[in-house]
Amino acid sequence: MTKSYQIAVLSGDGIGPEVVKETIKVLDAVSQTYVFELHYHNALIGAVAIDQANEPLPEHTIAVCKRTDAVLFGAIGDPKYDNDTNAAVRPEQGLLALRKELGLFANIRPVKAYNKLINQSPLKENIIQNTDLVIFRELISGIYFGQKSISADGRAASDLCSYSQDEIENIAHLAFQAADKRNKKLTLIDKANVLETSRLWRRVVQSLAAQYPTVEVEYMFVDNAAMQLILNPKQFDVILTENMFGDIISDEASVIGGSIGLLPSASIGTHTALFEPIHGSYPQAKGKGIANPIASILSGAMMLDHLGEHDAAEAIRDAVLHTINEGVLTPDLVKESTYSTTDVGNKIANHVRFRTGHRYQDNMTHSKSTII
Ligand SMILES: NC(=O)c1ccc[n+]([C@@H]2O[C@H](COP(=O)([O-])OP(=O)(O)OC[C@H]3O[C@@H](n4cnc5c(N)ncnc54)[C@H](O)[C@@H]3O)[C@@H](O)[C@H]2O)c1
Ligand SMILES: CC(C)[C@H](C(=O)O)[C@@H](O)C(=O)O
Ligand SMILES: [Mg+2]
Repeated sequence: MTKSYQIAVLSGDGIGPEVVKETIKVLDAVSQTYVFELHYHNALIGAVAIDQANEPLPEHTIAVCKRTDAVLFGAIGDPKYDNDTNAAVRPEQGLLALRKELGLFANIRPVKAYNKLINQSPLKENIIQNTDLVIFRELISGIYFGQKSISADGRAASDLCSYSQDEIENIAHLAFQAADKRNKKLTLIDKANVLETSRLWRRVVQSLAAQYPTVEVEYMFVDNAAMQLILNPKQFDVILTENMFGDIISDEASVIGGSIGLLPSASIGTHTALFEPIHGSYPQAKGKGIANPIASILSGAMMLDHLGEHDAAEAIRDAVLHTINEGVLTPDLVKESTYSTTDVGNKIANHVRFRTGHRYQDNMTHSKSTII
């Protein structure tokens, strides 16, 4: 019997629907080649959900996500909320509530430098060449989810940052396991010289390290890490960090690859998993056909890995590499490019469809593909 998977599709706002459309095109192409079925179930989230259902995360959306095998997510966010600091309800609340509701505690963000794009990065070639790292970002705790308050006169505000040992252990185990399978180095990024929560992270990681004797553990303060990431990114293999530091350093790390439009992510939970590009809704690009769909398409590949369709996932990554090497790229990577979001999606889908069974060989020396 043909295997079939139910996929919740939450396209969201801005360029979300445009990049998700190309991802589904590529997923459909690969599912035909590798003979499995994907059934898509659309649901609302973000600003479109506020517009159509008066809330950023309708109950129906949660229900769809809980009864499907995986969630494909585009992006949320709209300038009309970004610039209204008094908005009672915001699109981002939808994404945060969904992550919490689905228990998506580990957000995995692989970063690598493609040889063909080495000159698209503002960083020097010898610094970034062969960079291959992965960020494990804690996703459902820390300052994002702590108690918030604002004083009656509106002149003071606070966001509580708190972590429990269990929350840290859950993601730390995943990060240690990934490091063990990769280059056997784990860097905990924290601010243990100042923050009590960071000192808890360090204690927990120190206590787990004995269970992973093959993994070298390094500790780095986040301010130094922000600098080291662009001074010498090759020193990193697996980065483990808390929610907000992970958010910030992953956007910074995207500069290594040449565009944030290349970086996928997987959010892993106890019952389900969600796959989304690390970028946002890029509202300035909405409807213009200039958004890079590769981050979303590679998130689709991570989704197939999660579903156990590893050959199909690898076929997508090969097709992306092929497309990059041919220079079929959106303007974020090639300034004068006339290739649109759809052109890039079509090219990747065609490569997948006509793939002969031979892995495409890049002329670069990096040792691993994007997955953990
Ligand atoms: N996971 C998410 O849904 C998510 C993530 C980040 C930001 N947001 C939201 O998105 C909105 C815009 O936020 P922002 O401008 O800070 O971040 P953004 O990631 O949307 O865009 C920042 C810049 O990155 C580039 N960029 C982003 N995606 C790209 C793509 N696919 N192709 C080419 N270039 C791309 C553009 O130069 C853009 O100006 C806000 O409302 C924010 O809250 C949502
Ligand atoms: C939109 C926002 C809530 C989100 C985050 O901070 O987690 C985004 O920046 C991301 O990286 O997914
Ligand atoms: Mg972010």
